Amino acid sequence: MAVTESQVLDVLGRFDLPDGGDLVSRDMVRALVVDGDTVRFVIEAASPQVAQQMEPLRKAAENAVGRIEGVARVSVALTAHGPAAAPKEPPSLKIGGHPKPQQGPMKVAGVKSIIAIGSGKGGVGKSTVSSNLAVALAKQGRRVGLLDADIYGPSQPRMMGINKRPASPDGKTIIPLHSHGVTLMSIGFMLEEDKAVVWRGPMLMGALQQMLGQVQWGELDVLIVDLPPGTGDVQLTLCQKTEISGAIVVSTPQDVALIDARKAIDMFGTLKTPVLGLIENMSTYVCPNCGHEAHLFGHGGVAAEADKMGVPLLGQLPIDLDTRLAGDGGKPIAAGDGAMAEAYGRIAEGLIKGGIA
Ligand SMILES: Nc1ncnc2c1ncn2[C@@H]1O[C@H](COP(=O)(O)OP(=O)(O)OP(=O)(O)O)[C@@H](O)[C@H]1O
Repeated sequence: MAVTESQVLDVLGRFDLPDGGDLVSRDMVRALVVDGDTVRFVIEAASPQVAQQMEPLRKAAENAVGRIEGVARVSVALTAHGPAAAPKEPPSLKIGGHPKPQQGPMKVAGVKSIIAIGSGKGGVGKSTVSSNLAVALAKQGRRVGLLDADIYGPSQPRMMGINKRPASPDGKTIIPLHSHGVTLMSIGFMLEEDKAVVWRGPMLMGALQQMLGQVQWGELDVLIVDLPPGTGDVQLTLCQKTEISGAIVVSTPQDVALIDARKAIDMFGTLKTPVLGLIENMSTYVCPNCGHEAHLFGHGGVAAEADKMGVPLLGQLPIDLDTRLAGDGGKPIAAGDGAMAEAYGRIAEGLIKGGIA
């Protein structure tokens, strides 16, 4: 039987906190994603000091969720808001040290345009859209970079079919990797596997700025940044500290996803980051046998939302088994031919024509 989010929340709701309530009732469980037999979520503490004390609880929660029938892998990260006692280097971010966070918005040398891809909710296909859009833009002759800044679950190494540590010949600069015509860097390349990471605001800022500033991106027409889901520190840091062209928000047509997508759009608005548009993912399901079209997650929700918020709807992508298999196999569907590759091609073309990529 498939594992569900509510099963996970049931288990987490049993973790009482010393100062009252439990992990769920105190709204500390964030970015929960159940992907087959894999569960990922974030426990968000009120401060870095509290986060440090919560490590035993994080471990216990990870073990308890791992005992749910059907769960094979669990990854739980701890994050904290608020000022840290002392900015430290991220635990395993070793290449090239820790640059001082900058004051004004930073330009990335050689990069003409930066597009952030966000979502309100996890699991809506933001990383899939990021990799495919990057590949589709590269196929149309653009010089494209892809930065995987999803600290909670960096998936671009898997989706782009590459998983080796980037070289750093002088200990300062980082040489990015290349796959399917795209220049690639992932925060996943810089973390030690199976190690819990307590991310604090200043660490995130350092890690992001390191990946933007120390990676030898070369001359790029566009750099796609795959953000973590939600509206947290990474989004804030990127939008406030870097000159970015705008953000694209990915959502499924479900009401719950749309509510969160609206929050993401509001956040970009508050940060004065232009929202370039919405992409509806998993919009319909077309039966491969009989051709019947079903709207599993509702119909027309994202188009209506885009209309209401006054932002363009950049594309609608159906549920497609081959898209998932291609992503899991490290060769994004946009790298081949066929209807899905064409759909991504049309979105890429729109961005190029709009002068954004
Ligand atoms: N259009 C689609 N059709 C079928 N499967 C899809 C589609 N888009 C994404 N998926 C699959 O859904 C799962 C979640 O997608 P993905 O990891 O891209 O989402 P995400 O929003 O980036 O999630 P996270 O927040 O965990 O990073 C993956 O297994 C992916 O292959």
